[in-house]
Parts: sequence; C-alpha cells; structure tokens
Amino acid sequence: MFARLLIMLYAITSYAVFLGSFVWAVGFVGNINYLTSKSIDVGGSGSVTEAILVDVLLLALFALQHSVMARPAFKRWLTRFIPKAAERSTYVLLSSLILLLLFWQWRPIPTPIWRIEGLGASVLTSIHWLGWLIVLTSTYLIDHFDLFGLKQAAFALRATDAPAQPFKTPLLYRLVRHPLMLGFLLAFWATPQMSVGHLMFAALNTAYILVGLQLEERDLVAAFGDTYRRYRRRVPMLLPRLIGGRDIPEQETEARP
Ligand SMILES: C[S@@+](CC[C@H](N)C(=O)[O-])C[C@H]1O[C@@H](n2cnc3c(N)ncnc32)[C@H](O)[C@@H]1O
Repeated sequence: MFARLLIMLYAITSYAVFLGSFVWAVGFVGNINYLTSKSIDVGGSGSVTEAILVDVLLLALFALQHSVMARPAFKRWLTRFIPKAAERSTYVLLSSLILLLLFWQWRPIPTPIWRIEGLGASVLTSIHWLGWLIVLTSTYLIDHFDLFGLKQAAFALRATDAPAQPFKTPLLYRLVRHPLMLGFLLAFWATPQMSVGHLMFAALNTAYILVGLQLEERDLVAAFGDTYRRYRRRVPMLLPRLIGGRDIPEQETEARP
C-alpha cells in the first residue's frame, strides 16, 4: 500500500510540474511577461550564433526525449525498472522538466519578421488563443488524466492496471486526426508580431510535429490495425476539409488489443 501511495504522490507531483510548464508555455509563446519574466522574445543577451545554437539544441533535446519515450518498445524497457503505473508520470515529468529548461535557457532573437496591427492583429491573437483552447480540449477528448499519468496511479491504488486507451474519434477527432497538434501549430504560428527567434521555434516545432506524427501513426496502426487505416483514409491529418468530406460514423470506439 505504501508503494502505491508513493506512486500516487509521484503522479500528483509530475502533474503539478506539468501544470507549471503549461502555464509557462502559454506565457512564453505569447510573450505574456506578467505571467513569466522570460519569454520567446524577451530576456536574453549574447550573439545570434550563440542563440541559434542553444535554441536548436534545446528543441532537439525535447524532440529526442519526447519521441524516444513515447515509443511502446521504450515503455516496455522502462517498466522493467519502474512500476507500470509510474511510467506515464515519468514521461510527463521529464517532458515538463525539459520544457522548463527550454523556457529558462531560451535565447531570444527579437529581430522582427512581421508586425501586424489593427483588425489583423486581433484576428491572429484570437486564432492563437483558439489554438491553446483546442490543445486543452483535445487532452480531455482523448483522456486528460490518462495522458498525464493520474489515471494509472489511481488504478494502482486499487491494485489494478488502468485499461489500455481505446481508439476514439470524438468531436474534433472527426475533423482531423491530430487536433491537439493542430492546436499547437495555431498557437505557435498565429501571432501579430513574428520575430526571427519565434519563427525558428515555430518552424522547428512544426517539423518535429510532422515527423512525430508519422511515428505516432505507425504505433496507432500497430495497435488498432484496419480501424486506424480506415480512419486515416477518411479523416485528414491536420487540416480539416472545408466542404464535403466522406461519411464518418457517429463514434468509433475500439479497445487496444
Ligand atoms: C498527446 S496525445 C496526441 C493525440 C493526437 N496526436 C493529437 O494530436 O490529437 C498522444 C496519445 O494519443 C493517442 N491517440 C492518438 N489518436 C488517438 C485516437 N484517435 N484514439 C485514441 N488514442 C489516440 C496516441 O496513441 C498517444 O498515446
């Protein structure tokens, strides 16, 4: 029982660190400096070469950790050393810590690329916030507490394993296969003031998301087979069809084998 309580404490701590990193992410990308003192365009000094080098390394570190730890083979290896119920929290904790490092050590390159004012600025800011809303909503559509490791710890308290995540296509998942990533792309790109550093952040993250989604879909096909292949044929990856589209059944749900 003590070990199970420790797992719960670990999961709650990881979730708290995630919440901190999420608030900083919103402040960082949106340059909201009353929320966070350092942000994508504020709080740095040094040469542009140093900034590019440090920023690319930070983004690469995040991409590497995130991609490697998300793979089923890595999870199987890791759970030889830690309880299965603590695996997701470990992923969440490490991802959040690396994000905090990135936001803390980021070297801004504030040279402007575009600066839009008036109505255009309001539209872009609205799209930016819509992006964050889509990110948050999508975590709940998939299963927020499973994604962030609390569900696994709660099941462990009752000495059982959390059920595997079933395949689902609720709401936004009927428009695109990856609404959560679409939300990030909107939050990263929709800004009235784009700097060189921000552009680099958005472009490298976009490249990472596109590669990461190939890996995620490979795992989803391995887990759900033809159900996912059919879904992939019917529903676009990131850009919703504006008109028409093929018939999508009300709700597809299938347990992971
Ligand atoms: C951080 S979520 C991102 C989900 C999706 N890529 C998106 O952008 O909305 C990643 C987890 O969601 C799971 N996942 C992705 N699509 C899913 C679906 N349609 N049904 C159930 N799980 C899904 C993946 O297996 C992975 O564990």
